[in-house]
Amino acid sequence: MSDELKRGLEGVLVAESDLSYVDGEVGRLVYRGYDIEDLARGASYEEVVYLLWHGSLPTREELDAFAADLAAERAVDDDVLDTVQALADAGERPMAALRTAVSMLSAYEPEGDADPADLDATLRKGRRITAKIPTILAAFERARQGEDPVAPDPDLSHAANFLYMLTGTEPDEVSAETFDMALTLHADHGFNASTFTAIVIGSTMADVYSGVTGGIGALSGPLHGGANQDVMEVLQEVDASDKDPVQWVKDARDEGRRIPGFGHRVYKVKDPRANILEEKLRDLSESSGDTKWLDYTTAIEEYLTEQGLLDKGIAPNVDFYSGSVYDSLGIPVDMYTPIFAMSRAGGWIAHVVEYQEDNRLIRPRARYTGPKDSEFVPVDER
Ligand SMILES: CC(=O)SCCNC(=O)CCNC(=O)[C@H](O)C(C)(C)COP(=O)(O)OP(=O)(O)OC[C@H]1O[C@@H](n2cnc3c(N)ncnc32)[C@H](O)[C@@H]1OP(=O)(O)O
Ligand SMILES: O=C([O-])CC(=O)C(=O)O
Repeated sequence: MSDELKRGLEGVLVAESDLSYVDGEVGRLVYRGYDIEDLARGASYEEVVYLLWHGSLPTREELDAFAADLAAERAVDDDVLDTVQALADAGERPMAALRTAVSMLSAYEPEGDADPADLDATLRKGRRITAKIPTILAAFERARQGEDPVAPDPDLSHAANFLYMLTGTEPDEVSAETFDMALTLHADHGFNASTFTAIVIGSTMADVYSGVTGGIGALSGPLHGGANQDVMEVLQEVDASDKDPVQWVKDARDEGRRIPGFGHRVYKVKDPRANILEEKLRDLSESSGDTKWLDYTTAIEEYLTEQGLLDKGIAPNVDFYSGSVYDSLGIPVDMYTPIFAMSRAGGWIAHVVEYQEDNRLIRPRARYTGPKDSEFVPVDER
């Protein structure tokens, strides 16, 4: 038994996985052998989830059947929608509302009694969860606006249907494709904190609802998925101030603030997903003529590069550019992290099932640093 302490489990190998490969030195991301650039440009979210869950890219027939099965599970029980409304009325934050609603979904799971070791049943539950998250999120956002939920449209893709349920209007092709690409980019990323959370929960053979609920909780934090919201709040803060973006960043760094959307435990160069999203933002900004967020993000990145942050391995991560893309789709800022969860659910489920195929309870240890021989004194004598 080694006594070497690895804070934050940095660099510790805890499992083998065929799902995604992150090369932090060169900035490369691969899902089951396929480069993220190829998948982002060529594959739909449904195709990518099929790849993650079933091990190979689907044929056209397999994809159509898979997408139809997923679409058929989108409806959410009225009780869950009532809870979503109650959470919106109480002013709950979207990630917390999603965490609560996903946990509640298990009460309406037709295979709720399935043996957790039945991994086919787990994948079917995972399909229901993945299909229903967009419905919950769109209903929550509409409830906050005083609007009734929009029923899912099974003829629309996972991405297009979410935008449709959010706004009540079918999205144009560019918006649907852009959103689909964002979902593909966020679907999986090795043993990141939220995936590891889901796996730890899965390793107890708890059911997959618990794993996904835990994953949502872990993703919500500002050091992880929550950073995409923080990035947009920074851009808005810059916009509302009388400073230019570079001055704002200088002041923020003088105050010892971290710049959200920069830095990564694994990537020591720019995240390949950030490159793809930046390119998408450039296209969208050029076609709309509104380049404000692009100008701000580019100025911040250039300034931090000049300051040598990239040389220290602190580069833009996926969260740096995603918010500006979502803003162009008219998505509210506090829905950015829930959208990340909507996509990452596919990855969490894939990892839980893969891990459970050869399960071993995850139970590390801590070096005990407290006292060992304290004398107990009854409460009234203390
Ligand atoms: C989808 C995702 O989860 S991607 C990550 C999203 N999170 C963010 O964007 C939040 C901002 N970034 C961060 O807080 C960090 O970079 C993390 C948490 C993502 C990774 O951090 P770690 O691997 O634990 O690195 P750590 O916190 O030790 O930082 C290493 C050094 O880089 C610096 N650093 C890291 N990130 C940043 C940042 N965003 N801005 C300024 N400095 C930073 C730290 O201050 C530290 O410097 P020091 O050694 O001089 O003290
Ligand atoms: O891998 C990580 O630590 C964080 C990340 O980029 C992700 O989960 O997409």
